[in-house]
Amino acid sequence: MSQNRTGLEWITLLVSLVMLGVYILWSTVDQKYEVEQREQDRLSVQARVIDIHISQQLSAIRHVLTEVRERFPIWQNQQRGMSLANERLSAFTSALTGVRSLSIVDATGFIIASNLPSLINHEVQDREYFQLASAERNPGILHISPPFTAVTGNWVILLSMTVLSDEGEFTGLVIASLDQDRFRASMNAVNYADDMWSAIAHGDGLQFIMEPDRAGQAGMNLAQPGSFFTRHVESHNTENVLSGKVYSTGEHRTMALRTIQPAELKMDKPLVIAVGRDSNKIFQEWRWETTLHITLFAMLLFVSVVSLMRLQRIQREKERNAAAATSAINKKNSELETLNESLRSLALMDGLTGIANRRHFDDVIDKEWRRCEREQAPLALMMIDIDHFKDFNDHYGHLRGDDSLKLIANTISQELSRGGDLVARYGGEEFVCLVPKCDLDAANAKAESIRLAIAALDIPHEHSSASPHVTISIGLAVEIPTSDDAPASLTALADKCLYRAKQQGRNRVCSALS
Ligand SMILES: Nc1nc2c(ncn2[C@@H]2O[C@H](COP(=O)(O)OP(=O)(O)OP(=O)(O)O)[C@@H](O)[C@H]2O)c(=O)[nH]1
Repeated sequence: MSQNRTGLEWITLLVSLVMLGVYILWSTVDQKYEVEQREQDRLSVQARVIDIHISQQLSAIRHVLTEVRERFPIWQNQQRGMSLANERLSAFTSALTGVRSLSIVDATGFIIASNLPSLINHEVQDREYFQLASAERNPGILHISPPFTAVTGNWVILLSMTVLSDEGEFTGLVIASLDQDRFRASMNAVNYADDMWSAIAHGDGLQFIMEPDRAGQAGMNLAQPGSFFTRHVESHNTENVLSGKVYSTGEHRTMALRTIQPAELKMDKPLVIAVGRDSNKIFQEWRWETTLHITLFAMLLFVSVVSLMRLQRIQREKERNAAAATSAINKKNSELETLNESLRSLALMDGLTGIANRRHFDDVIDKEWRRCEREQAPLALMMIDIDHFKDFNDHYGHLRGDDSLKLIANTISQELSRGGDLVARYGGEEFVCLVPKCDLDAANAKAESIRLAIAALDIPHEHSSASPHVTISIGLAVEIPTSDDAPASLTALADKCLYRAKQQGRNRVCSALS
């Protein structure tokens, strides 16, 4: 497998995984933002619901306090006026949700009428709300007191309005205490999750209620540096959604805070409501999904890397096997080629002497004929015959005859070792030599040299009439080939010359030029 392809596969996998990773990261961040946004919207809505509910209650209370204030002088001038007042106050209290007590305080600070008989004649002169109202003497203001423990033992916020005489003298207060339990019910209704709580604080920072209730929360001063309350108040926004650590509980929460102070109620202090959830719980599901996505991605990463490594290993193995098979085939082909080559040369070789055979000679003479014809060069042909070889065989035996044939063939070959020369066994004890580009004189010299070389072998031949050792006769023909002629004419001429050499006593060269 090529390095390029392996690299490309890894790059493709890597790019795909990076793209998938980026997508998962992006969608995870996007989901977190969505969860956060959705939760903030829900908390905001819940805070608004509480705001509407409390504002309606405060409006109703203000309306009743105004009504009581207007009737106060009438009741004062009536016989049994205060009894009538008590009855009316009881009736109003029953009609109002969220009010525990309705009372009238005279200019000296004594409660002179109330829906709760236990409060009548109770002195409130020392209370901050009384002192404030008697000092300010502003009948339009709805005073909202910080929460405190009332004489009834209840933790209350007091709403009060100043009563002035026609002459503008301070004649008392009409007061209403808020019923914590009634508020709790409406706050509880907006809590939609187990980890959720909502709270109401006075505008100065004292906590009035937390729902669900927790020990130590009521009365805690929230106006601390960096607290949700302080951040909200300092922002001067009616509504905020904030995240962070809650001062009063130490929890990490997301909170919607809202200031309740409708302009038409002319409240001297606002109420601040807070609705919040545990931040960890908000993102619990998102965290689970993120963990799942990361786990799945890690598994995918592992599986794809391992799979690609395995795939590439299998591919490499396949390619190695294919290469080995190809190499084996190539080796076999080469062996076959060598075999064919040796078969081809065997087919063109004489089995006994190892030189070219008649068939090879026939092929070569045709080619050399045409070549010399093209080049107009002389082509020399020698026909060589061992003298009285029959007698040699008869006397020395056929095996010695074979040995002599081999030795003579080898000697002739050594004499004609030029590139284009060819020595072939023509048949029996006859040899032919083809010598291209060789004129008659040179060819004669060559033939004579061959004859002498054979004689020099000094192979004994007692029964030869020509010599006491083995000799040869050579018929030499030389011709510049033409298209009118054929190789056979050269062969025939050489044969004639050989015949002549034999006739003339053997052991000689006879030649002719065509
Ligand atoms: N040992 C051996 N002898 C061979 C072979 N081929 C041919 N001969 C012999 O060569 C001899 C040729 O004899 P002839 O054609 O009568 O000619 P010669 O005896 O050489 O007489 P001249 O050619 O007239 O000198 C025969 O006896 C063949 O048997 C061979 O392969 N081995």
